[in-house]
Amino acid sequence: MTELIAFDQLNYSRPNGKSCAEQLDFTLSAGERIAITGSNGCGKSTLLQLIMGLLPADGGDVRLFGESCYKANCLNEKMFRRHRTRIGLVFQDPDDQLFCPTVIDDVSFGPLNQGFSACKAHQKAMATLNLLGISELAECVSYQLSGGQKRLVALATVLAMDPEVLILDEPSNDLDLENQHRLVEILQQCQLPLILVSHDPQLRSKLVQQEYCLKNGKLVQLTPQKMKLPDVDKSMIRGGEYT
Ligand SMILES: Nc1ncnc2c1ncn2[C@@H]1O[C@H](COP(=O)(O)OP(=O)(O)OP(=O)(O)O)[C@@H](O)[C@H]1O
Repeated sequence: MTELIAFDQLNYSRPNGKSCAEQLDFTLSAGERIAITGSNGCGKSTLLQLIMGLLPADGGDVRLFGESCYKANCLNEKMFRRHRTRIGLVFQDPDDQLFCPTVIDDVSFGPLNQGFSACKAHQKAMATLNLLGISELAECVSYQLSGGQKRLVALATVLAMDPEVLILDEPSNDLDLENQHRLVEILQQCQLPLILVSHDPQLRSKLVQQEYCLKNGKLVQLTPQKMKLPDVDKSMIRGGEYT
């Protein structure tokens, strides 16, 4: 199977001494949807930042789409930059993702950066806001949104770029039931390879085939075999219980 994201003997410790990766090997291949769990502060978000080259590893390698992103133990920014736009990372804190004056500016930013015209970028942004059921927020000031609204807009900024892989850090935090349903439905339908960091077992069971626990810098596989994903449920948005 085609390798999308891989850690090869990765090492990383935070300045406070917390080891988040210790000789860590891991591969996400095409078609795979996995979850990472683990106790607060064990380093899950840190691993996601290492995937994107937002933090320099202490040792080892990160490979994206089969290409090594470290050269002689140094982070190769050029290589990360080549592949970053192919991976959609939604941060745990939406305030890390939203930096433009309005929602439409934030969601158009990625497509504009990818080289789309202003008109096409606006179209893609509006289509994504529609998909998420939040088109009415388009002209709102991003920093004045509620926590749940910010989280949906942060997801929109990533989906608008048509990523090849999704990495989501606690995507259901702050969402009401209707929006949790919508999130699940959209993520089931898009069928992109996925790394999901979530403390919510129900969300994980609906979206991933395999679960890992990060402990002492190692990813321990919790599910011996790939789990069958539930069939895509198109009836669950708008009302109803999140079961
Ligand atoms: N910007 C930072 N600078 C220094 N240390 C940090 C920073 N962000 C996180 N840490 C430290 O890194 C360690 C791992 O944090 P991280 O956010 O990756 O954990 P997590 O597993 O995602 O936790 P949670 O489940 O609470 O979201 C913690 O000890 C944390 O204090």
